[in-house]
Amino acid sequence: MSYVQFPDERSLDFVAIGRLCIDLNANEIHRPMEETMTFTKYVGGSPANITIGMSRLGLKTSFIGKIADDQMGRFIHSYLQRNNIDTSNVVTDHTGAVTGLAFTEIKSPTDCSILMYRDNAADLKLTPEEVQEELIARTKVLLISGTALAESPSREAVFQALYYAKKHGAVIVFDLDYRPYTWKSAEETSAYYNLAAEKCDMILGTREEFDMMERFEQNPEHSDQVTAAKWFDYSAKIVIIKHGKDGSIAYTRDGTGHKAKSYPAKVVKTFGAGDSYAAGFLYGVMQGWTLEKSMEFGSAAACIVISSHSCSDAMPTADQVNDYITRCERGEITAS
Ligand SMILES: Nc1ncnc2c1ncn2[C@@H]1O[C@H](COP(=O)(O)OP(=O)(O)O)[C@@H](O)[C@H]1O
Ligand SMILES: O=C(O)C[C@@H](O)[C@H](O)C(=O)COP(=O)(O)O
Repeated sequence: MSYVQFPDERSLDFVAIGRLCIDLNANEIHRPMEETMTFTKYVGGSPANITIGMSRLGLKTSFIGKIADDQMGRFIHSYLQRNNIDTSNVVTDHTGAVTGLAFTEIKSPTDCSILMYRDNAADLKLTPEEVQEELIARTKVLLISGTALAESPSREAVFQALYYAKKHGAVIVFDLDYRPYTWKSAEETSAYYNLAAEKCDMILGTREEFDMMERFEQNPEHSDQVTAAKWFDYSAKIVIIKHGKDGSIAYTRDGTGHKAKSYPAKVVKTFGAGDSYAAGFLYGVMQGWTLEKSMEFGSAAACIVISSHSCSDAMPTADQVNDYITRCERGEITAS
């Protein structure tokens, strides 16, 4: 059964709008950041990672974003192009804004954190006028990510993109991607998240991210079902609540909760799970697979990324995901 109808006859499968950044992942793992001396540079930013994932899976992708006019910005631009991602709506900032940096600390496979440098970040300077309607008119899916709502003018750029996506019938996906340090107050955060979520066909987030939107008022029990039900009064057809290594649950409008198994992984670090899960899941749904099969594919993609050092570079191809699932089924992979 298909819960979401994708428009056909579009030249692009997937467009994301938002953050293009740099991840600097600790080389010396199992130690705190204070004692980490060297880092490896990768393209990062949650929506960028998801787009790279979709491209590796063989979909036609494009990105709407803003990069700094510096070496890091040029590195990001050329990485996207090498990964077959259309960059015609990746705009260069000329105000002196800089590339956002995410330093990662890998203390243990379960204790990881991210230190973000995001003052005057170029990605938040994207303006509504810079969003190309023609590009959104050509895509089956538009993905927005919550961090781009944190500041103007990027906030208005996202709402402009949402308007175009609605106008042209693209399926809209919201990855909540909540990064507290980007926001000024709980009230502001919740207000903009809720305003955007009303317009989206699929919403993906962790339990903690939905708690932030609900501000504990509407759902004191933190019930996934209550969380999902609210959005079916608006545009949502699928709401997914992610629970780390305990897997995820997808609710559909008929009130059914779809669960899928997650796979074991030899975890190097926890971050990147959500981005690879999103890419794998959306790929599956776009192939017309069941929600369960799509979720399993997303879970296996997540395992591959959390078993690797990077997020973007480690995004798997479909063959790699299928091979991982086969190896798990044969008992060749066990949890760390
Ligand atoms: N330690 C783990 N082992 C196996 N799978 C995991 C693990 N952590 C996450 N996953 C998979 O990745 C998905 C998304 O992870 P989660 O941590 O909930 O998202 P986020 O990275 O956005 O916080 C989970 O639903 C699960 O399928
Ligand atoms: O999103 C960022 O700016 C940083 C990412 O590139 C980073 O690696 C990460 O945190 C991935 O997020 P997750 O998939 O939600 O764990």
